[in-house]
Formats: sequence, C-alpha cells, structure tokens
Amino acid sequence: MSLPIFLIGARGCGKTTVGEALSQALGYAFTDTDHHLQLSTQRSVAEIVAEEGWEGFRARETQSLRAVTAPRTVIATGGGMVLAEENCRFMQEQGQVIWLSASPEILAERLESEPEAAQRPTLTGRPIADEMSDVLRERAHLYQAAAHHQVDAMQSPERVVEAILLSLSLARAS
Ligand SMILES: Nc1ncnc2c1ncn2[C@@H]1O[C@H](COP(=O)(O)OP(=O)(O)OP(=O)(O)O)[C@@H](O)[C@H]1O
Ligand SMILES: O=C(O)C1=C[C@@H](O)[C@@H](O)[C@H](O)C1
Ligand SMILES: [Mg+2]
Repeated sequence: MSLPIFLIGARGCGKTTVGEALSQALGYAFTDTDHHLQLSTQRSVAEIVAEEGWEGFRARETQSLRAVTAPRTVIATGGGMVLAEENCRFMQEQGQVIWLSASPEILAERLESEPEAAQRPTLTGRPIADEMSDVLRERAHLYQAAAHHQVDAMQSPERVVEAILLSLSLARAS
C-alpha cells in the first residue's frame, strides 16, 4: 500500500513526533503541514495569525495540505485541519486518516513543558488546561468523523507507532 497517511489530532497529541518515527518504520517520506507553511511563508503561525487572522491561516493550511500530499508519505497535519470539511474529505479520499487521541490533561501537560509559542499561539486566550478541554469539546467529533482509525496517543511514541501499524495491517487484511 502506498497511499499517504494523515495524522490528525489536537496540539500536543504527537503528530510530528510519532509521524517522524512512523515514516521511518514504513520507509516513507515525512512531512508536516505546519512546517511546510512556515517554510513557504518564512513566517511562524503566530506571525501569520497576527497579520492575516485565523481565517487567513486556515486558508493557507488548506493549501499546504494539498501541496504536501504524495504517495508513500506520512503527513502530520495542523491541529485545526479538521475544522474545514473540505480538508476532511480530501484526506479521506486521498489516503488513510489516523486520529491520535489523548486526554486534555495529558495534552496540557505536554504543551506546558514545551510551549513553542510561535507555532502555537493561544486559540482561546484561556489557560492551557482550560483551552485543551475547550478544544477537545469542540473538535473531538470532527477528529472522530474524519478518521479511519483512532489510536491511543497516551502511550510512548514507540507504542503509538506499533498501534498505528497494527490498525493499518488489520485494515489491509479485512
Ligand atoms: N507519545 C508521547 N509520549 C510522551 N510525550 C510525547 C508523545 N508524543 C509527543 N510528545 C511530546 O509532546 C510534545 C508535543 O508533541 P508534537 O509536537 O509531536 O505534537 P503535535 O501533535 O505535532 O502538536 P502541534 O499540533 O502543535 O503541531 C513534544 O514535546 C513531544 O516530545
Ligand atoms: O490546534 C490548532 O488549531 C493549531 C495547531 C497547530 O498544529 C498549528 O497548526 C496552529 O498553531 C493551530
Ligand atoms: Mg506538529
């Protein structure tokens, strides 16, 4: 199977971390829509949002998704990729979509220890733990509806990769 694999989920669920390891395990290329946007615009997420608002960022994100999609590639997507229905449809049609799910407490813990504020400007203006609860309340059903497979992302990155490989091989066998 050579279809692209899209990793979706909230900030801090490990799309970038796990995506890199998964690509190595499969011998696939790895790409990340946030990094693509940063390189192609020479600006951080915070700078794009300051200049163009979240609406401008979301439009650019949709373009990035299309630009990076290729066979034999693991694609780490931005946490808000599922907010646009056209992005969900595109990912479902083009490849396999995996939701890395984790509790708001774990996500907040990870983000507090590595905030990367330039790439993760606040979404709500609320403290991080409250923000992650709000975000999951708003988006969990979108991640679920978009995903072909849901994987528990609260395990070690190695275990998460194993769980993804298992889901993909079971899907192939059925
Ligand atoms: N399975 C894991 N177990 C423990 N820590 C993890 C795990 N996955 C990721 N992390 C840590 O959590 C932080 C966020 O991970 P990462 O940047 O991969 O998330 P992301 O989903 O790509 O976030 P974003 O949507 O903001 O790009 C990093 O510090 C990373 O080391
Ligand atoms: O969850 C979100 O809306 C975001 C997640 C990050 O990956 C970036 O795409 C950006 O900071 C927005
Ligand atoms: Mg990332």
